[in-house]
Amino acid sequence: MKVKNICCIGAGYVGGPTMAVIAQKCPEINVTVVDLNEKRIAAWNDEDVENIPIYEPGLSVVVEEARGRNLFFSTDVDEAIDKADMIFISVNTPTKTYGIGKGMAADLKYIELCARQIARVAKNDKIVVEKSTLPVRTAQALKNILDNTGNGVNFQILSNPEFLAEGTAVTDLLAPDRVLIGGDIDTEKGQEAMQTLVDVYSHWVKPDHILTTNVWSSELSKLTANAFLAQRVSSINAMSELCEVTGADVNEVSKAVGMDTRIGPKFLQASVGFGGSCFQKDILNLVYIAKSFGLNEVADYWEQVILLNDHQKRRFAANIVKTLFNTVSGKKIAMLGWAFKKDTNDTREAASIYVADYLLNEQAEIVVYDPKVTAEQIYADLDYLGTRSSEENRKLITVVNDPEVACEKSHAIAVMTEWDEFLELNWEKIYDSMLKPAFLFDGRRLLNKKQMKDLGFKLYTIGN
Ligand SMILES: NC(=O)c1ccc[n+]([C@@H]2O[C@H](COP(=O)([O-])OP(=O)(O)OC[C@H]3O[C@@H](n4cnc5c(N)ncnc54)[C@H](O)[C@@H]3O)[C@@H](O)[C@H]2O)c1
Ligand SMILES: O=c1ccn([C@@H]2O[C@H](COP(=O)(O)OP(=O)(O)O[C@H]3O[C@H](CO)[C@@H](O)[C@H](O)[C@H]3O)[C@@H](O)[C@H]2O)c(=O)[nH]1
Repeated sequence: MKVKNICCIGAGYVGGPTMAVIAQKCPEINVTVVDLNEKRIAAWNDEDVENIPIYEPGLSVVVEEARGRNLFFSTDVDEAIDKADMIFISVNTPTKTYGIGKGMAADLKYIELCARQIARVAKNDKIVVEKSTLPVRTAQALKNILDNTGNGVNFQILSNPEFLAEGTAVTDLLAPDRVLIGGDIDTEKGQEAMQTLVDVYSHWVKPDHILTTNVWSSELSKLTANAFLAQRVSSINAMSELCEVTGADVNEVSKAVGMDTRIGPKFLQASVGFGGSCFQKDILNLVYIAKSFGLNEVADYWEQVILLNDHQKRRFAANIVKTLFNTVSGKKIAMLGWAFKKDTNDTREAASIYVADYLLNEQAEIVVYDPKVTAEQIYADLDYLGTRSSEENRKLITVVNDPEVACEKSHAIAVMTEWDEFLELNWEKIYDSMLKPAFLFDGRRLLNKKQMKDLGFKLYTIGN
């Protein structure tokens, strides 16, 4: 079977870019991305393509090429489901904030709502693709809902987890390390559905990069990949603390270790701690699944990755307080960067949120500059923690749109995101404008140590 119409439920960081690339590469397929969030859909449809709701290098060009031709954004979920022969579910699957599994399990309520809506609307056979990251065996729950509440049509469920990283989404989608498709390999209909999705990706991905597995392996591989990646960051961050007390340099250690081809050089950059919407959520989910099967040692092993990451954020903030003569009360701290990594406007679980919260508890006054994150988002991130009232957050944190203004008359600067533009700042001018001693805390190992020290900064670098 050849797909003519694709619907994707969820126009977020995954649904938007993924469908834009599918539409660009498969001009004969109509792709409709739907979302309940009217503001988000309006932004995807904004006449000025630079105003699409997600900042990703190269994305606006892809959207511009396909939008209106075979790529559509809409809030009419029913209509898009009705028309589609293949439906991707790409809605959010956050950590549960209530009830059983609170703080650990994935909240699947949005997934279930999609399944019920598909079941209600579908009047012909559909292939339903799990694009969201889901606990292993979710496909079974989906099938149960679809088959028991549907109109007697046939649903094939595939798992097709997404491995793109934010900031490099377009290049990751255009040249993926692999595309993973899990399905019901034991039945003819299952195999046919898998082949249909393989054919979509084959428009631009080489066959040896498209991997087909059973559904459970596919679902579990996604959680495993994120756990392994995050584990590398926590491993090098653990070493960064040891480096700081022994005189070793964590960059030299990661280079030496990473040159072992069995280990490899990627994802060994020490930092103030990993953030992003996925690592923490997916590992917590893995820990929860392991526990629910009684695999306590497995759960404890992976939980340590999160505990170390929390420790890394906390010790970075605590070190600022300690270095500033044990108090930051009433002191101005400039934070350069708020996003969880460069080249994205996403702030979910960014280390900056937790470091700022810690410093605010110590009565610091914080000024933030980030090239892509809005003030509204920064306040929302802090309000979400619920540590203090939203009025207080607005009083204690100022957001500016000029990094030099952020640093002026500050007691200390903390580099929280590795934006390239921070390398180009006039650091001499910044130094002159600060209170002395001018403390600089580089949470990303971004800045040239010698240059900063020569200018007079009291520099603290993670892992040094
Ligand atoms: N962000 C990433 O880099 C990334 C990468 C790989 C996988 N994932 C996974 O992909 C999934 C989506 O992540 P995201 O970052 O795109 O989330 P997101 O929050 O940016 O987008 C999800 C969208 O789904 C919409 N939505 C929720 N319920 C809906 C419903 N019933 N009908 C219509 N729309 C609905 C929301 O309004 C939201 O706009 C998650 O499971 C995540 O773990 C994310
Ligand atoms: O050596 C490193 C690499 C990353 N990070 C940090 O780790 C976090 C996550 O970075 P990254 O993985 O590049 O971005 P994400 O967009 O979160 O992507 C991850 O999470 C996605 C969602 O599941 C997956 O699809 C991707 O494959 C996976 O890399 C960020 O805060 C980075 O700054 C480090 O501190 N050191």
